Amino acid sequence: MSARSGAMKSAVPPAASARQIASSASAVFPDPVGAATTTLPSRSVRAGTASRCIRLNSSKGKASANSGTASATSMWMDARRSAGKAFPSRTGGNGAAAPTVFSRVGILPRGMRTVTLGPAGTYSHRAAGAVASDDDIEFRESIRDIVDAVADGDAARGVVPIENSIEGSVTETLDALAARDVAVVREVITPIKHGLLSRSEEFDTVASHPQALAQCREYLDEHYPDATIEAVASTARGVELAAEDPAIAGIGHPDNATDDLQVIAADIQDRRSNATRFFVLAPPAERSEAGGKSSFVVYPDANYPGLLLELLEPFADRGVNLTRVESRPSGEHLGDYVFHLDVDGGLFEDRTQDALAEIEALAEGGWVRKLGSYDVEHVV
Ligand SMILES: O=C(O)C(=O)C[C@]1(C(=O)O)C=C[C@@H](O)C=C1
Repeated sequence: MSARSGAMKSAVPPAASARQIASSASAVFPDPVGAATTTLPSRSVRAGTASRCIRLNSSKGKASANSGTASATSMWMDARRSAGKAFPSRTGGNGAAAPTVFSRVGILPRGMRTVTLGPAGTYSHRAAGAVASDDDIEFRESIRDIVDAVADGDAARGVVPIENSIEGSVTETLDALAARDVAVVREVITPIKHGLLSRSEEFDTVASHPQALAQCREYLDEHYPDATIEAVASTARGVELAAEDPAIAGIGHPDNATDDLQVIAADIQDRRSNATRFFVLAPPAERSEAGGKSSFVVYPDANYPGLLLELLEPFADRGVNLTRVESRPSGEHLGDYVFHLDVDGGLFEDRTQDALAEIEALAEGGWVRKLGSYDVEHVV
């Protein structure tokens, strides 16, 4: 069985043009979590991606104490202030003289539905614990279902894996972000430490998500070369199968262990520093220009020597660091690609906007989707 179902079959144009997105982006405000208010300092703060660290309470996946800054948000406020622009607020006032903002990070107010990959106990579930109370988290069986739920307004937030330090991009997420119009409002990075869970040491099958199986490939080849490898929709689904059948072992977070389902081996990922980035998705109206990083999906609908170079140069020319470049087949025909770009720069910055304008001109026969600007949190 393949857990990577629902892959995009064609280059789907975005629901709104890049220009429409640009105008709506300037009218919205960062993630309205309302969990805490922060009075911004009047001084400028250092450039760079805002980063904070949250500790989760074991298997419940709840976020607890946190620290850190909102430097990129503050920079956005400073940029608006110096450009003479108002500060949009949820209360409807222009707020120009009162730079008090709702924190972009933290737990959403109760009752706002967050969807992520289930069943309970996945790494996505743990990452979603940094975003929502456990009671407000609902599970979907595929990444495409999560992106659809957010795009269709059925959920306030979606939490999806985007990239792993060992296995690379989560292609189902890339394809869903090219197919549906959603905003990225936060990035959550969490360490991935896999356990091998089984009711018995005599299992003959290892079941898990393809990403998890790939992250433990060397371990499995060395210790269980004869085991049947079964790809399932999530790590927690593999653990469920292991709980039902002693002939199966699951690879997943060790917090899924019970009295009957033991951790036979811990830390079995092929690199100690295994980590996965998750995107927190919101409806397109919540797309923000505030944040230290930005993501774009570009479909140039063109193919000539040097095209990719031309798409990257506008960022290099302005000193905007590219943190990820990924090409995915458009599905239209062989050799036709959709490009996914992450940059260390916020859309509130002129250099990012200017580079983007050049890219939009290069892709005028296709489309450019601005996923938005966001800050990074490390959850352990
Ligand atoms: O199956 C899970 O537990 C997931 O949350 C999915 C997923 C992924 O797709 O990368 C998330 C983190 C780990 O890298 C392994 C699997």
